Amino acid sequence: MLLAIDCGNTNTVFSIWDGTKFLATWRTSTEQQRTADQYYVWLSTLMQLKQIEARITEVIISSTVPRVVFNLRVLCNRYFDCRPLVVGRSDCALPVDVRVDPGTQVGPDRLVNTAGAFDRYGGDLIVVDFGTATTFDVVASDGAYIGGVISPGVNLSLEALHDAAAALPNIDVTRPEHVIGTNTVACMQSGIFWGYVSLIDGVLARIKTERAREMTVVATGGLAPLFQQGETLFDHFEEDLTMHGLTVIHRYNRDRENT
Ligand SMILES: Nc1ncnc2c1ncn2[C@@H]1O[C@H](COP(=O)(O)OP(=O)(O)O)[C@@H](O)[C@H]1O
Ligand SMILES: CC(C)(COP(=O)(O)O)[C@@H](O)C(=O)NCCC(=O)O
Ligand SMILES: [K+]
Repeated sequence: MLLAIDCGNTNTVFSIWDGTKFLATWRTSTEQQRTADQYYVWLSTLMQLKQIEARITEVIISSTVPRVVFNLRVLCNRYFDCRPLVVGRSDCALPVDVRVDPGTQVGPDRLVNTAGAFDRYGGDLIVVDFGTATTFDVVASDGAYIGGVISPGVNLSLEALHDAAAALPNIDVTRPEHVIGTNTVACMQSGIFWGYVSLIDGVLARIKTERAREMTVVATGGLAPLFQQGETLFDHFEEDLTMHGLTVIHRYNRDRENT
């Protein structure tokens, strides 16, 4: 059984893949101090609660936070008796090319999204991922990652407003009916929600113009459905895109080993 781990700057997601479907998915906050033993206690408790008796024999990790990889490796060695595949490391092959400036360390989550979206839709694509940052990944017709856009994440922008301005409260993002707010919270919600809709719309249009071709837009991340509401920003929403990409990369490496 495969354990796929997607570690973002805010949350870390664990999914168990039985070769055809995900048996379970769990989320925990990303913390650099968490030890292998802590991961294991947390994970094995959840597996017991869901009555999953699967024996984990393989692990694949994507992490935008390099420091957590050490303890995740210890988790694999100590409790699953395996060496994990770590996306972005030289011993983890990618089914897609990466065509960017030499020396660029592309976020592994973006490479995983590229592999997952290309597997489901083929090229040309734009993947929008609503994480700590909102990223746009541009995928060529042959599946190569050819660059993209990094914008501040929705919640990061809200936190920045609250932190920098004494009179602005801490609020959650929601979709306001009107653009013109008639109180402080409504003004902030409008700035974030409609500002973000315009950012997404504008960046997608500019990428398509720059590439001068039709492109399929795939969105992922917890906040994507909120922005899709009543709008037609994306062609598809894929909740499990990063996890799917991890299974694609894992299968690609296993098949290479066997040939
Ligand atoms: N369904 C959701 N509704 C509201 N906020 C969400 C949802 N899913 C994630 N978030 C928030 O979006 C931000 C990014 O989270 P996440 O996608 O887990 O980021 P990362 O992959 O960078 O760790 C966080 O502030 C998180 O709390
Ligand atoms: C852009 C990111 C911070 C997004 O991370 P996330 O929001 O998923 O936590 C991450 O992909 C990253 O650290 N990238 C490295 C730079 C690059 O992709 O070019
Ligand atoms: K992410």
